[in-house]
Amino acid sequence: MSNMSDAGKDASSSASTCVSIAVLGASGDLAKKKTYPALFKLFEKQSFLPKDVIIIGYARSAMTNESLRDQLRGYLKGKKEEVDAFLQLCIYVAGQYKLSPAEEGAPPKDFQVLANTIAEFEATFPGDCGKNRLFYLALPPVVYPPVCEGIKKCCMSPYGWSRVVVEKPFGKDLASSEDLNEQICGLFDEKQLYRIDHYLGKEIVQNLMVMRFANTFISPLWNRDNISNIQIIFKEPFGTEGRGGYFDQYGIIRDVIQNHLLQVMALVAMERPATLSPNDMRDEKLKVLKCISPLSTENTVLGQYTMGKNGQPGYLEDDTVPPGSKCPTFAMVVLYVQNERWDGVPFILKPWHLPSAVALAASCGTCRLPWHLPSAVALAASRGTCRLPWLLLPAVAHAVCRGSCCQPWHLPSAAALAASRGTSRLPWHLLPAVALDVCRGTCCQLWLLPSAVALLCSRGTCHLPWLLPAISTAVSAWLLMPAVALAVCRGSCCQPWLLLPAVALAICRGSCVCRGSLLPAGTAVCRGFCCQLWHFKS
Ligand SMILES: NC(=O)C1=CN([C@@H]2O[C@H](COP(=O)(O)OP(=O)(O)OC[C@H]3O[C@@H](n4cnc5c(N)ncnc54)[C@H](OP(=O)(O)O)[C@@H]3O)[C@@H](O)[C@H]2O)C=CC1
Ligand SMILES: O=C1O[C@H](COP(=O)(O)O)[C@@H](O)[C@H](O)[C@H]1O
Repeated sequence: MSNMSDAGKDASSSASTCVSIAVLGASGDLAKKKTYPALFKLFEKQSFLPKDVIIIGYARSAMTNESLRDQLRGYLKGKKEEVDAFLQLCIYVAGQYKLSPAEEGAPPKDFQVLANTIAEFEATFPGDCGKNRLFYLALPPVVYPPVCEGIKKCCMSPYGWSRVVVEKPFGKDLASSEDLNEQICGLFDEKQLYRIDHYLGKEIVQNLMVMRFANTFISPLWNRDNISNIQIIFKEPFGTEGRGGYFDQYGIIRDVIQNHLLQVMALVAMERPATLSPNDMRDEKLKVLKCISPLSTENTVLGQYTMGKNGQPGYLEDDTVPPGSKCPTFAMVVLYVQNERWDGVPFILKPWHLPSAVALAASCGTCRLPWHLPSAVALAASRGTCRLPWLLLPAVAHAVCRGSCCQPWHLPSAAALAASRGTSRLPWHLLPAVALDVCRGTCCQLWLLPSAVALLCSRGTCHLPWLLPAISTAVSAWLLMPAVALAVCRGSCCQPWLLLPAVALAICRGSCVCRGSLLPAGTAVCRGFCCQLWHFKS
């Protein structure tokens, strides 16, 4: 077992557990771009990866320990000595995932080799030490059944836990997914199985929950009345690059829509879960998925990238892609969630691989939610003439935008009537003078801000990060939580309220004004369901 010599452990170690991590599919894209770099990060942070660990790459490709390490080196970002130390833990075993038809029924010998390699590593630890084994399937799902069988037959730990991580997509369709589930669940206990969707681990995705449910001004606006459509965009500025063996069997819809983008969509669309427990979260997501009407062909666009103008290979020029493949590398689907909150709002999911120079600048994952503006305001806003701090009802907005609003407000009739009778409980009880100033765009100091903010504002030192070009003064009228507001005013908080970083950034850059992202809180005010957002001078 010459492999072991350079991956062995310090014999004097007295740790009570050791862990063997097998990365199956170690020759592939996921392994080099994500799995090994993630393990390296854990190793770098010392305490996150057990000290007594071995990482065994397993795949069919003919590689040695050294060639695996050379392949991985470029993907591990860190100090050279740390990278080298980590790579010493990494060894490689070549083997098949399934037996050939002629070998059918025989013990899976390559998995026995893997098991022996693990056992040799474990043998260097005292007998009472926990000997744990983790199998990470960085492989196309088509080989999960034989691989899981090989693991079950040959590789389970006799002295510790064994866990199996499987990747998405989990099957190709409902039938194959159910079939796969049945096969794998027949081999392992549920608690030994980890079905992974790495998008759920992304900070920006995890922030969605906080952004939606912890921001009092966002929660009431998050619905069909205020959001015209939702776009979840995934762009990658590179092509398949040798991943045809996996990708061509699945295509872009199964690769990212069915899992990553639907997870994001579910988080955007779902109701607040009863608790943050995984089961409650899952139940809420499931309710959203059940409300999605079947996707129609009219609501689907598919495409495949071709050779770029500057000679970048098209999808069909990738050697690992079968000639003439019709596999989509681009898709746009429009889904509808048929429930009270989202009825009629298109959810546009658009993933693409685009290996061109233009795409290079555009690599991103984005979730856009353009807000509704009533037409007059929108028109004025697009002309840069609208100073309205909130979304007024069209008649009011129109008058204000035209500069012809000498009455404080043109209230829609019912409201006006109620107001004239002194019975109005509308939250926009503005004194005429205030309203007039608002119309003149001079209102910044009129608002009752929590004292610290108000003070800073009056000193002209308030740099709210969401300063929007045309409506900046009015925006400062928002009632910020004092601590947050203070941080914002000091310019020390670029994510003042738990917004998604990308949203916050866009706001800070003032790049999302035209869609009026912040305006709709005013809608809520006008509609009278969120009056406590505003404090007006009495
Ligand atoms: N790439 C990524 O960033 C991510 C990928 N994933 C998931 O990981 C899995 C693997 O993806 P990825 O690494 O990109 O794909 P690859 O095409 O790079 O496949 C990984 C390895 O699997 C083996 N393999 C490829 N195709 C087949 C096949 N048809 N039959 C048997 N073995 C095959 C190859 O190893 P060898 O020939 O040496 O045995 C290959 O190196 C997929 O399920 C994907 O959805 C998940 C998250 C991110
Ligand atoms: O699951 C996948 O995700 C990656 C993109 O992941 P990201 O974290 O870099 O956004 C994608 O390249 C790959 O095709 C897909 O299988």
